[in-house]
Amino acid sequence: MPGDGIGPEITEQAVNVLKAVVEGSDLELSFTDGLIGGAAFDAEGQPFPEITRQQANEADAVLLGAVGSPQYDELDRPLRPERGLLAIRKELGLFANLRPAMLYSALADASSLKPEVVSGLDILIVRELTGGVYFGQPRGIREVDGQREGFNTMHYNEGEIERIGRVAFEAAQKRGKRLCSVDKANVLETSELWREVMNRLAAEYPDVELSHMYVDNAAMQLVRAPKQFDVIVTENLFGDILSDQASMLSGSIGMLPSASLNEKGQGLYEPSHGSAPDIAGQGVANPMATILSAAMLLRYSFGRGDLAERIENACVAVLDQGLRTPDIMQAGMRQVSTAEIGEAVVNALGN
Ligand SMILES: NC(=O)C1=CN([C@@H]2O[C@H](COP(=O)(O)OP(=O)(O)OC[C@H]3O[C@@H](n4cnc5c(N)ncnc54)[C@H](O)[C@@H]3O)[C@@H](O)[C@H]2O)C=CC1
Ligand SMILES: CC(C)CC(=O)C(=O)O
Ligand SMILES: [Mg+2]
Repeated sequence: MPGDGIGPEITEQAVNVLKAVVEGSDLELSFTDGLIGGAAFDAEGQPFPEITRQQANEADAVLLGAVGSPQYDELDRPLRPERGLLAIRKELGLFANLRPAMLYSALADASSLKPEVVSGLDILIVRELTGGVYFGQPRGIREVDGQREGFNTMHYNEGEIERIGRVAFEAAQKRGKRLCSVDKANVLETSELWREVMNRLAAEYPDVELSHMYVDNAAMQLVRAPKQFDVIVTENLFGDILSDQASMLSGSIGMLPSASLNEKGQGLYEPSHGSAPDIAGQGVANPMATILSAAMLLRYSFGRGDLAERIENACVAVLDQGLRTPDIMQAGMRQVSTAEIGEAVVNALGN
């Protein structure tokens, strides 16, 4: 589902990489194109049409570009591209959003932080994706005391917190065994409950060291000393913001992939960034985040960590060759297009 803006350019490269890596392997993938976001609104009058809903439910995995474009900003909210993205996440129950942020050594100087602060960085943000203020009812704009008032609702029940907590504890068990739960428990009741549930779960994962941090401090610590973190677990809105922030530790938002998983093993894979209308159609978008999301697709939806690693190694090789899109351009490197990065990754797969 390419979506809008740079979506078609970057998914084209990721699909080429996927096709190349499965060629000659014992995995067969069949691909179907789907409409979502503004592209779906133009064709079907809805950002998440029924046909897309069916395709999503039938697929083992969805690879998505991005949605949104200023031309849709005047539409009624339920028709806007972003609602299509929220709708597919809700439809598939994709509550667990994994956003790994790591700094590849070739990009040590591309990060906006000093190399010693970020070198070797490898953190995982586990973001709750189907609850919180993005979905809470009631919501809207109403008339109160003679003026318009916008309102949104944030709620989380214990079950929602527990299931994302388990994903995060299990991820931490497989990594550095440190989990930081980020909330705003000094102000919000949703966060108070969040912290209580995380503390309760901790007893079941004695090998994981659980800590808590308020989100404002976490935003500061992420740029002060990001390597203090191993796994971060947080709610939808905080995770959205903190993961964009963490992407800059990796050199560019164009480097940050994501996997969104449900309880049945289905997944949706997309870069963490948006549709970048400011650079759409110019062939300059970095496709690495989408290509790395395709690697996550093979790992999580098809159990093929071996093929995922081949893609990840090919991305490292391309960076080591000095090929760069403008967002990660450094002195002495060669600036190339979106398509050239995709082709270089295919060539580096070593089929
Ligand atoms: N998952 C999704 O589909 C998301 C959609 N959006 C939508 O995208 C549209 C634009 O939103 P923005 O706030 O501008 O966020 P954005 O992530 O699209 O862009 C922010 C900045 O990062 C740059 N950028 C993003 N991806 C890049 C890439 N692969 N290579 C190089 N540079 C890249 C853009 O050029 C821009 O300067 C809006 O309609 C928004 O609602 C925003 C975030 C996520
Ligand atoms: C429509 C937004 C919630 C998308 C976004 O910013 C994200 O998921 O990172
Ligand atoms: Mg976001």
